[in-house]
Amino acid sequence: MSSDTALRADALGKRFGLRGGWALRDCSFRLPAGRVCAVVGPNGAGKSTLLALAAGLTAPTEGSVTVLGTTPGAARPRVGYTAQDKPLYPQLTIAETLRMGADLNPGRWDAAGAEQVVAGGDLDPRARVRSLSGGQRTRVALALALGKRPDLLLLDEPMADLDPLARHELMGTLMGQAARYGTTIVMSSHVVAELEDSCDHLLLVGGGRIRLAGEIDDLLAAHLRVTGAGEPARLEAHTVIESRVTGRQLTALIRPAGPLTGDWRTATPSLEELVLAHLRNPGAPAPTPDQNAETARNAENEEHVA
Ligand SMILES: Nc1ncnc2c1ncn2[C@@H]1O[C@H](COP(=O)(O)OP(=O)(O)OP(=O)(O)O)[C@@H](O)[C@H]1O
Repeated sequence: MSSDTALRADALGKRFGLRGGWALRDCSFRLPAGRVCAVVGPNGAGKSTLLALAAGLTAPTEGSVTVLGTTPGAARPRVGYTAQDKPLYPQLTIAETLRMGADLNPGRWDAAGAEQVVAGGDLDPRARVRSLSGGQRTRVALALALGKRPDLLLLDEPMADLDPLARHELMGTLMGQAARYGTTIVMSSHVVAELEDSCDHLLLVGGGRIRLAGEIDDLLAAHLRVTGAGEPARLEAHTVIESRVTGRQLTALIRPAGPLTGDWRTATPSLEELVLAHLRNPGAPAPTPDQNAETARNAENEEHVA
């Protein structure tokens, strides 16, 4: 794998226990280095499983995952991981927790960066972790992960229990880290609208499968929201992800396979519209990466012609 790939899955699958169902199955994707990638999907879709596989905390049942060009175990010193439940040692103080981060990451530890994350929450470094609120613990966990100055940061719902101001501030810190050091960030979240401005890559997981994967701009350019009094049959030449008729008005999210015929108003969907439409319609076929790139190229050419 070339070094410009941060994360790659090949027919990756995970089953918990011999008789358990598949938490993740037949997942293949490539995440280029330097991207900020959103992992979205419903509860139980397999997002945490995917992140745990990438972090090397659990082994694949089938297929493989390659992290920074090597195995998850070998990549671990260059990977920061924050689990969904943000495990920390409750008896340690914040200062002791950060010192532990420094001891575990000799030569890499960014003490000033980690302390800045803690200071942003007005936390007393002498406070014990067990005395902190859920959101305050998240802040300390993020300080640990960021202080490692990783090449790849895997964050499982990092913003879930943060207040809106803390979310805004810490998202800014994450984006700053990505811009300054080229860190690849992979973060799962349920708040899709919040990801649109920060993320440039999407992995949509549903029912243990990858439903959509690619650059967000390409995925959005490959889809259209169409509205009009047209007949649903006129959209048959295209891939219809979702359609709804209200009175005489038809609204649909489609992946066009060529020019539209008929009188339609069209718009590029938002990321949230795209994700919701795919989640509501799990049978909708996923585009191939080639299709995404092709549609984005066509859109670019049209812009140039215009
Ligand atoms: N340790 C485990 N043992 C058995 N089953 C598990 C285990 N971890 C996850 N699963 C199962 O694997 C599936 C995927 O779970 P996972 O936690 O990856 O989903 P998720 O997308 O992160 O969900 P959420 O949004 O609720 O956090 C679920 O059906 C879950 O019950």
